[in-house]
Amino acid sequence: MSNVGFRIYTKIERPDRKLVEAFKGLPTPNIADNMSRFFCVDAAIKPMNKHHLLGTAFTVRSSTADNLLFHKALDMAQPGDIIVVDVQGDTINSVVGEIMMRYAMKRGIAGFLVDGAIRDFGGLQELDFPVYARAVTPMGPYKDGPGEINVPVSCGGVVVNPGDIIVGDDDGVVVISPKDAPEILEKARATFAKESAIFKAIEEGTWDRSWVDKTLKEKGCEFID
Ligand SMILES: O=C([O-])CC(=O)C(=O)O
Ligand SMILES: [Mg+2]
Repeated sequence: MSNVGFRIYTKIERPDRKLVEAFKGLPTPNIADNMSRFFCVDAAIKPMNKHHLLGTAFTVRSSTADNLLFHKALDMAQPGDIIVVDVQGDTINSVVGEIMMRYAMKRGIAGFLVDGAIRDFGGLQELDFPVYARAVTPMGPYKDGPGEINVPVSCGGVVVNPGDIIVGDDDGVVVISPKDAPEILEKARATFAKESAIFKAIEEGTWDRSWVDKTLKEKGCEFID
């Protein structure tokens, strides 16, 4: 017998901390461009304060309007984990607020990524703790379940597995599978360096723009006077 929809998996595999930390400061677009432009969560999920997100996913699937399992996750997640909460995008009730944020901070949890709503937005602005979510509402949650912990969840249209690397900044959130992470890291660093060189070339007036007309010609674009 298994209580489908009301289960907690206690063990997850986390990638090496050094690999996770290596993504620090790399812009999410530079990462996403090296994952064929997939694995970006829905643009409606936004940073709720100025802090960037970096850590490993500790996942929660929750019934809408309920945070019993999210509360349980607060006590189970390890320092460096990001609690990723799937409430199916529901924004009628918030599932987290300042009390939970402060407790998570105290436990060394690295942030929250919520496919749903939060509350206590003003209090969050004072906290050094990243929270990304879809909406803000004062309407609070119930605490009855059901829900599941450490199962694959859906967050802003992206499947997030426990242990995935989560990177969030002003542009949004990308989800990286640990097995692909070393290669993506290397490529994202190269993209960052290439874009820095473009910025420099723009300043110096030497940026080669010939590719635009070349591409238009290849595609058969017609110019009409
Ligand atoms: O009531 C709740 O569980 C959510 C909340 O507002 C808080 O954590 O401050
Ligand atoms: Mg509150």
